[in-house]
Amino acid sequence: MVIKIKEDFAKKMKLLLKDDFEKFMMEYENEPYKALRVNTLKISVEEFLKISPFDLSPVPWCDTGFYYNQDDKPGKHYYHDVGLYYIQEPSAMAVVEALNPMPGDMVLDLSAAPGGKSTHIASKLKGEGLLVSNEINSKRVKVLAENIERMGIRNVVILNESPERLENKFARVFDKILVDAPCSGEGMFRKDEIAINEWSLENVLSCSLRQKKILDSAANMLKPGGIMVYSTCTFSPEENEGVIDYFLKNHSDFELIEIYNHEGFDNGHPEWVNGCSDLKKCVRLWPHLIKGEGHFITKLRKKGSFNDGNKASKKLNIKKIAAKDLFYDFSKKYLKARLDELNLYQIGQHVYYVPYEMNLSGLKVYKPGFDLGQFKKERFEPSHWLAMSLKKDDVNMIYNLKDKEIERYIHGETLNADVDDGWVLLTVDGYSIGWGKAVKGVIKNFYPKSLRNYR
Ligand SMILES: C[S@@+](CC[C@H](N)C(=O)[O-])C[C@H]1O[C@@H](n2cnc3c(N)ncnc32)[C@H](O)[C@@H]1O
Repeated sequence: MVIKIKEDFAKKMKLLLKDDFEKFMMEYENEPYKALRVNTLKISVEEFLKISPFDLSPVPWCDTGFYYNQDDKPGKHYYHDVGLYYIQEPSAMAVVEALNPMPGDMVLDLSAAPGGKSTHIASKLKGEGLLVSNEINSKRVKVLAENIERMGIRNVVILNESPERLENKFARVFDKILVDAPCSGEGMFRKDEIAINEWSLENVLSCSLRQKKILDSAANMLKPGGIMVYSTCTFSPEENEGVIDYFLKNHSDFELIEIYNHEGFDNGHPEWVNGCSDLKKCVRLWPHLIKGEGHFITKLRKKGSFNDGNKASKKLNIKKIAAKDLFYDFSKKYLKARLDELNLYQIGQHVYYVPYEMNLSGLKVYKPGFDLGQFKKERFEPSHWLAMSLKKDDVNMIYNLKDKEIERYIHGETLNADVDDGWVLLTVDGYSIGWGKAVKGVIKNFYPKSLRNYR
């Protein structure tokens, strides 16, 4: 692997790293480490390790994270399609470990696409509480939604907004906020050639201005006593300690708190920005010190105590579902899981589940909740998202695809099988991959066209 580093960047790193600079530069000759994170919403780590076709070794700072070999291609395996894991850069896994969301928390992921950290947050929420997953970029929000769907996450709202507009709507609403900020990406040079080409000193400074603005907005949305994590995948002090130093000077109601320091993690460097000594509580991950790319993580606490009066009300005024009998008919006939007891409402032809009432009016909403399906021609058609969130014991009819049938299904072909007429959940080794609808032994394919692939 040959990586051409820009001269200005190398000069800057030499000044910062001094004796460690050579070791840092030598790392560019090695391949980046590759890892996956088990989706514990679908399978326990123990079960996954029993069926994993890959040779895995643990990522020390994340108990659901595992390195795989360079030759393995887990992105092409069916277990990826069924959402048993998310392929994620190992250092990135340390971010949500630092945030430590707990079941029941209201969590905002402010810059979420493609969804590595949102899906990690959701697995820690275990279906309880709410994840508001926001992405400003309208193309990237689609990819985010696909990943949330594949991982079968139910307690989520997906927004396509700017931090400033969210700030006006959600003052002091969230228990935990993640700001995984857009940055100059210096820590990803081994993985992302575009980051190398786009790098410049000017861009570093413009990123740092944007990061300060984003953090200012995020601060207002956190409850007193709440936790906010700020992270980047870049090395420049201007985007890291410099941003946090600015933030603390302008938000005296926040304090830095320690992050568990795994072997090989470095602390923050206040001396690089002439900042307060507390900045040592930040954490830096360097590719020459750990098995992962470059990252910076800060954990902040808003002083004061929780005021649950601000918590969004769990009781929903369930909007009347005009065609609700159709959904309930579907549910009674095909589902063992009692989804009809959830907080359901209808927008247009779609039926959604939303665990907490939130006022989303005036916002660009990509998905107002978990989309269960839609009414089409006087019938309820279940969504792929619903299929991905169901376990085999949640439904009355499953058909486990065998060998070539898996490939045929994800290519969009119809299948022949001896099953009763009606909706059938198709599975791979017992894990749902999508819907089929059987009529007289022929299963019509409902795998989304956008996901069909021909590997
Ligand atoms: C580092 S990436 C997020 C990665 C994501 N958290 C994950 O783990 O998959 C930063 C994101 O910030 C978004 N972004 C760009 N400008 C932004 C802004 N002004 N405010 C908020 N987010 C922004 C980018 O579109 C990008 O998706």
